Amino acid sequence: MKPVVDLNTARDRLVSGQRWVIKIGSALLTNDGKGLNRPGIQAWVDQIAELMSQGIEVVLVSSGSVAEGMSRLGWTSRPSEVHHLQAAAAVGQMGLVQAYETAFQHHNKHTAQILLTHADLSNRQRYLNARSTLRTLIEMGVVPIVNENDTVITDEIRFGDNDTLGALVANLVEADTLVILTDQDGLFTKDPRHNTDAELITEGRASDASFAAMAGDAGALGRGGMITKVKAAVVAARSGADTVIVGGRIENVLIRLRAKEKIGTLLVADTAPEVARKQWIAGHLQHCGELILDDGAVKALEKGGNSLLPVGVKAVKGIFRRGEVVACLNSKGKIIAKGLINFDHSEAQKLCGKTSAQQQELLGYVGEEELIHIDNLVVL
Ligand SMILES: Nc1ncnc2c1ncn2[C@@H]1O[C@H](COP(=O)(O)OP(=O)(O)O)[C@@H](O)[C@H]1O
Ligand SMILES: N[C@@H](CCC(=O)OP(=O)(O)O)C(=O)O
Repeated sequence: MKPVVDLNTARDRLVSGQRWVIKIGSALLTNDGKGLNRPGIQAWVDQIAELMSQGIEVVLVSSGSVAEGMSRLGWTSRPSEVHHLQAAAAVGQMGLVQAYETAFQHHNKHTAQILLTHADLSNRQRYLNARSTLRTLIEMGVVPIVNENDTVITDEIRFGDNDTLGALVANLVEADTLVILTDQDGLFTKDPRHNTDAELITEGRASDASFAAMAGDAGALGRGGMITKVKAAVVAARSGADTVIVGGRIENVLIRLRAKEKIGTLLVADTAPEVARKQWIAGHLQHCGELILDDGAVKALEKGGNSLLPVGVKAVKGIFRRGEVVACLNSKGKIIAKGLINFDHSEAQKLCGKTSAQQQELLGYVGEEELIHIDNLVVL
């Protein structure tokens, strides 16, 4: 198959992308275990504010809670017991969000704390809830600051490193770009901490398996090392996001990336974002329910660019939960589209044929206006 992206022009995509997830790792955020790197935080926040003024929407994924907690509690070495790590994370998360809130206040921007676990992203309903909260915050110009919810996780289900979490958030919000800021200038052919002849990779494809062999473990402060960053690029590419692994200490790093300067390692996604999402939805061959549409709704979907509103649905069949895949049928019984539904079957039945204005009265609350949002809809 012919790659969709020419590596020579791949950096152009950093200029056109409108939504970035930026992950800042422990290796950068922590001052050798002496608490948070506040001047560093202010410098990245200044750049993020500049990007936002250029119209880029930003979601931040930030590590640093354990290190800040240790510093606040006066602990000099990282504990190994999970409950101590969880306690440190709970204390430190306060400082972490305070640091971002203060830094963003200089730009009159609000921040929001989002703590996620593996279960939140693997369960479709919680996935959709997290997604709609993040989207709403983005629309409001608030900067979400995401970290793992360390308090409630056990070893088996923890992300552990925030690279994986960053990639899943990039999938969740359908970002164009995942930027991973770390303490090295990018991905090198070998770990530069131990090999003076290591060379920086400037561009590659996320799908190129040879990169995993070059990537090694973490330094003293980080958790995942380079291997989790290379794997994160593969996960981000599933929804079409490119990944840049780059040194957070490079002056004006984010602004220079946006200006296509050849810094860091760009790992491009080989699948276009829309195609990736549609593959994902279309891949759910088993649908849990069916919506019979009226002719107007069929036309609106076939024309493209439209979400499915309850008013265009004549009947709802099957048992399904919010976030599951349902099929949309025309009056002859032919499946014309599939999508992830925003309501469960009993709610969908109540809403069927009704206008959005009637939601409060029918359900007792106001949810999404659409039964299936255009982003979650594939017309077949
Ligand atoms: N091939 C490689 N290229 C660059 N860095 C590498 C490589 N292999 C291992 N590393 C190590 O990965 C570390 C960054 O990962 P990590 O410590 O987890 O940081 P972070 O907290 O930013 O996620 C670097 O300090 C580096 O020593
Ligand atoms: N969630 C934890 C740690 C995650 C972590 O250190 O990850 P990473 O920055 O990818 O090495 C914290 O905030 O301290």
